[in-house]
This record gives sequence, structure tokens and C-alpha cells, in this order.
Amino acid sequence: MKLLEGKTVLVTGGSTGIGRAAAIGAARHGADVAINYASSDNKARSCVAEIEALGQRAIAVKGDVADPATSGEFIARGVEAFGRVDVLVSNAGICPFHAFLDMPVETVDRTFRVNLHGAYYMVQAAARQMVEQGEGGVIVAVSSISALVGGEFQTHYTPTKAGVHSLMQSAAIALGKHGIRCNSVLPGTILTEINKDDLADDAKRAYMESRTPLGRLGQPEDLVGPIVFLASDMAEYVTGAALLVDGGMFVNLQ
Ligand SMILES: NC(=O)C1=CN([C@@H]2O[C@H](COP(=O)(O)OP(=O)(O)OC[C@H]3O[C@@H](n4cnc5c(N)ncnc54)[C@H](O)[C@@H]3O)[C@@H](O)[C@H]2O)C=CC1
Ligand SMILES: C[C@H](O)[C@@H]1OC(=O)[C@H](O)[C@@H]1O
Repeated sequence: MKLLEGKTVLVTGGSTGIGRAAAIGAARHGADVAINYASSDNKARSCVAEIEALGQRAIAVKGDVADPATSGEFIARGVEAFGRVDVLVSNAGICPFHAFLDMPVETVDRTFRVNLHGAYYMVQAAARQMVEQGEGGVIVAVSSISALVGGEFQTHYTPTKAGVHSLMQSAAIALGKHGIRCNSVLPGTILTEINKDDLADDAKRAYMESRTPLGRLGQPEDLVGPIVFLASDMAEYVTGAALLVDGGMFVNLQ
């Protein structure tokens, strides 16, 4: 069953990892897709090609989500290509692991700007378009298990993920009257570019696996079902919710 037939889905940070899997997963469910991407033209092009091979339309729009101008441009290009925006997956993010006491100001600033400010601008721009269309819409933000628990080398990162989670709660209230649903997914540890170096440490990787009741770390594709579900009419009475997608890691104290 295709859950997003005829929908237009926009995904930030869509050329790699979770965003790419979500973009291609949405296309498999019948959506036309616009991806925002930061740097690699080749990866963005290959994502577009993969979506087109599924028989759906796709565009890639380059832009830094930390720049407030990027959000308006991304939404406008999506509307220009497909006529409307039904779903935004706000996913772009960075996690430059670093110790707390000597954390560079620039690293804190950049992480906040990309992960939290970027999500804010994108969610606001998509919501403005959805309100103008007058037929509701859906926003799914990629927060993290890190919205709920800390990380020694993530003191600049975990607050942004708590912020994204909180943004979805407040946006759900602000936008409910317009029929726009806002939810977040909270991935656990998913094997992507963002943590390739961190998990190159075999001992750390084995420890993270051992903490996961389902016995393995996640793959980007593990997020597709939860994101597509929240984006679809199957979740039509779900808003302001947060869905952990972590193989059980969060509940595993001892
Ligand atoms: N991999 C993991 O274990 C987890 C990841 N997440 C979140 O998932 C999201 C996606 O990350 P992953 O797929 O894991 O890693 P990834 O590195 O493959 O994906 C992040 C994407 O965001 C893009 N991006 C970074 N800065 C950007 C900017 N300024 N403007 C536009 N795009 C930008 C990157 O180019 C990349 O395509 C992030 O928000 C991350 O915080 C959340 C929980 C766990
Ligand atoms: C990048 C990390 O491996 C990953 O990011 C998150 O949000 C998770 O909590 C993991 O720490």
C-alpha cells in the first residue's frame, strides 16, 4: 500500500543518511520529492536519479539551512516544481564531537545554527506555505534520543535536539488550527556519515551495540517506516508526539 500517493514531500539534508532514506522511502510511497542539500552535488544528483527511477519527480536545491534565506528559497522551488508542499521532513544536522571544557565558540554557534535555527526557519517557511494552501500539512522533524539523554562530547548537540523536539511540540499547538500536524522522530544510534569517525572506535561501537536490546545499531532505512507513517493519513490524529526509533536503547538502563 502506498501511503503518500500524490503528495509533495520536502526533505532537508536529503542527499545522505536518514534524509536520503526518507526521501527515497517517500518516493516509494508515491510522493514527489524535493531535497535540500549542503555540499555534494554528486550525492544530490544520485538521490534525484534514484527517485526518478522509481517513477516519481524529484529536484535537489543546494543551500545552507543555517541561512534564513535558504528556507524560503527551498519552499519556493518545491512549489515551482510540484505546485504545493504537503510534507516537510526537517532533517539536516551536524554533530562535531568535542569535549566540553575547551569547546570552541564557533563549534557551539555553528551546531546551534544548523540544527536548531535551521530547523526553525524551515518549519516556519513550510508552515507559511501550508497555511496559504489551506489544506493542512505535515511536519516531521528528526530530533534524537539525545533530546532525552546527554552525551559527554555532545554538550553543544544534545540541547539542539531537545530544542527540535520542543519546537515540534509548540508548532503542533500553533498550527493545529490550520490542520498541520507536527511530530518528531528520535533516532538512537544510526550508522551514517555523522558518526562514522566516532564509531570507527571498535570498543565504542561494540558498547553501543551491547546497549541496544534489538542487538544492532540502526540503518537509515530503519527511520523510513516511522517517518512515512507520521507523514501519512494513518497518523491523522497524531500531533505533538515524539517517536523513539532506537532499537530499545533508551529504556536499557541495566
Ligand atoms: N546518525 C545518528 O545516530 C543520528 C542522527 N540524528 C539526526 O539525523 C539527522 C540526519 O543525520 P544523519 O543522516 O545521521 O547524518 P548525515 O551526515 O548523513 O546527514 C546529515 C545531512 O545534513 C546535511 N547538512 C549538514 N549541515 C547542513 C546545512 N548547514 N544545510 C543543509 N544541509 C546540511 C548534510 O550534508 C547531510 O546530508 C541529523 O539531524 C542528526 O542529528 C539523530 C539521532 C541519531
Ligand atoms: C551522531 C551520534 O552518533 C548520534 O547522534 C544522535 O543524536 C544520537 O544520540 C547519537 O549520539
